[in-house]
Amino acid sequence: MGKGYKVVLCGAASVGKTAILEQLLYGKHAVGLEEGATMEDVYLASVETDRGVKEQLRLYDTRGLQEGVELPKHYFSVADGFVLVYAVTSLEAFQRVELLKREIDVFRDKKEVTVIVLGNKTDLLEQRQVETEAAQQWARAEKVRLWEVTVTDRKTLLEPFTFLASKLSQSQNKSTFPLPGRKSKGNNCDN
Ligand SMILES: Nc1nc2c(ncn2[C@@H]2O[C@H](COP(=O)(O)OP(=O)(O)OP(=O)(O)O)[C@@H](O)[C@H]2O)c(=O)[nH]1
Repeated sequence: MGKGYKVVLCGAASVGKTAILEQLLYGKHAVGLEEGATMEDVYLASVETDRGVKEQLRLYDTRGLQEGVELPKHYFSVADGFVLVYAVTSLEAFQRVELLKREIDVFRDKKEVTVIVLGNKTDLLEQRQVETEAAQQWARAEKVRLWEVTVTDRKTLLEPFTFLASKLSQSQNKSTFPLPGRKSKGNNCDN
């Protein structure tokens, strides 16, 4: 049984956070239409892990972050995971993701959180400002997984969310207690 992991989607305004969720969950987002700015919406999703188990995710779609606007601090204490979203068409949006990652490291307060990064709008080839390799290099240094995606191709969204659900269920099931029958300290002869 899933436990309802809390996942916060955040990033700059108009990078496609709502579109990603609508396409992922309902397969129905038509790109390019004027949408109202999000304040906060919560989506409930049942996402299959790589072991075929379904996990419940509570996906918090947050307000787009503009110059001088920060992610409200309460998200850092409630979240089990984060999806940091930028559009490959905006260097500024990528820089916002770098900043958010630094904030997560500071404010997660030793809690284990899973972070994934999505570079959206890869269909807008002519408008690309963030190079794939530079973004991947940053992600490797930060030890987070990064996928380039486009809402126009729903398939690109599936792997990141499967990974996220799998990672969340693994990290939360990790026991900090010694397994029964094992000696807890100074014994390297367990296996
Ligand atoms: N071409 C293209 N357009 C996209 C893509 N994803 C989203 N869009 C469009 O970009 C615009 C903004 O998308 P939203 O989903 O509203 O972005 P958001 O990040 O939720 O915006 P805020 O609520 O303001 O933070 C909409 O017109 C979407 O249709 C994509 O992959 N490709």
